Amino acid sequence: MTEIEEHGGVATASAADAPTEQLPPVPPGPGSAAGPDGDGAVGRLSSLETRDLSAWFGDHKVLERVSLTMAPGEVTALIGPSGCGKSTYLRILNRMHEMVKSAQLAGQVLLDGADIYSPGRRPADIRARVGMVFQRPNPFPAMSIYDNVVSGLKLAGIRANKARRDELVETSLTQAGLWIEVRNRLRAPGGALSGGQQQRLCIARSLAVEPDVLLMDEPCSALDPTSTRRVEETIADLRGRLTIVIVTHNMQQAARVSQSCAFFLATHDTPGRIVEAGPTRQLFEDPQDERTSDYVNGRFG
Ligand SMILES: Nc1ncnc2c1ncn2[C@@H]1O[C@H](COP(=O)(O)OP(=O)(O)OP(=O)(O)O)[C@@H](O)[C@H]1O
Repeated sequence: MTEIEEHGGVATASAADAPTEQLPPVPPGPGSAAGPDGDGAVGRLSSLETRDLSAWFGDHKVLERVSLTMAPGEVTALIGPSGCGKSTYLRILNRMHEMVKSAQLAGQVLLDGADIYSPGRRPADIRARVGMVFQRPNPFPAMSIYDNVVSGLKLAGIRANKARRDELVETSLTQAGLWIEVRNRLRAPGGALSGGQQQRLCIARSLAVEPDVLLMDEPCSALDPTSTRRVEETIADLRGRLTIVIVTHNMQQAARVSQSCAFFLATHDTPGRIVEAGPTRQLFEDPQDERTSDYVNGRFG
C-alpha cells in the first residue's frame, strides 16, 4: 500500500444504485458570498479541464473520451448511476488512478492549462495541488486534531514552523467549519469526534496544504442528515476560494451545492460517457437529453 493510500484512504464502491432521494430538485443555493473575486478568495483560482479522456482497468474500458471543463472557484457535481466511472474520473484528476496496477488512460487533464500527466510532473506535486476527500471519514484516530490537520504538510513535503502550523490549523479548521467546535480541544484525538466532525477534519486536513482544487468522492454518504448539512455548508463556504469537484448520488445535494453538473452514463457494453453537462439549474430544470431528465427525476432503471 502506498503512503497516500494508507493516509488518504481509498474510496469504496457506493451501495446506492440510483439517486438516494427522489424528491423534486431544489434550485441551486446562493453558495458563499465570497465569489471568485470576493473578499474570501484565497490565492488564485485554478481551472481544471479534461480533453478526450478515456480510461481502462486492464482490457475493460470504463471511460470514453470525456471532455469537461470545471470552472475556477465553482463546485462541479458529477452524477450518474453506479459504475458509470465517476470515481475513476475523479481519481484521474489527481493521479490516483495510476495507483491501480492495471489502470491506464488516454487524453489530457489540464490544470491551469498544463497537462498533469506531462513527463516530469510528479504525482506528489499534483496531489498537493489537487486534494481529495473520501466517502468515509479517515482521520488518524489516535492522532490529535491538531496533528491530523498538519499531517498532510509532511506528506506533501511542505515545511512550516510552529507559528505557521498554528495559523494553518486555525485557518483550515475555520474554512472546514470546525474551528469553533474544537478550538479548546485541539490535543484530543481525531477519533473522538463524531462522524460528521471527522469528515470536516478530513476537509481541514486537505485544506491545510492550500490546494487549488478539492475533489470530494461522495463525502456525505456515510453521514447523518445534520452532519451532511454541515458539510454542505462547508462546501458552500469554500465556493469561490478553490475549485471543487464532487461525486454524489444525492440529486438534492447536487442541486444544492453545485453550480455546474455533469451526467455520466455507461451501459453494459459501452464505457462511461458524459451525456450532458452544463449549469446545474439547466440540468435539473431544463435538461436537453431525455436520459438526464429521467435520471435527475429518479426515473432511471
Ligand atoms: N480498481 C479497479 N479495478 C478494476 N476495475 C475497477 C476498479 N475500480 C473501478 N473499476 C470498474 O470501473 C468501472 C467504473 O467504476 P467507478 O467506481 O469509477 O464508478 P462510479 O460511477 O464511481 O460508481 P459508484 O457510483 O458505484 O461509486 C466499474 O465497472 C468498476 O467495476
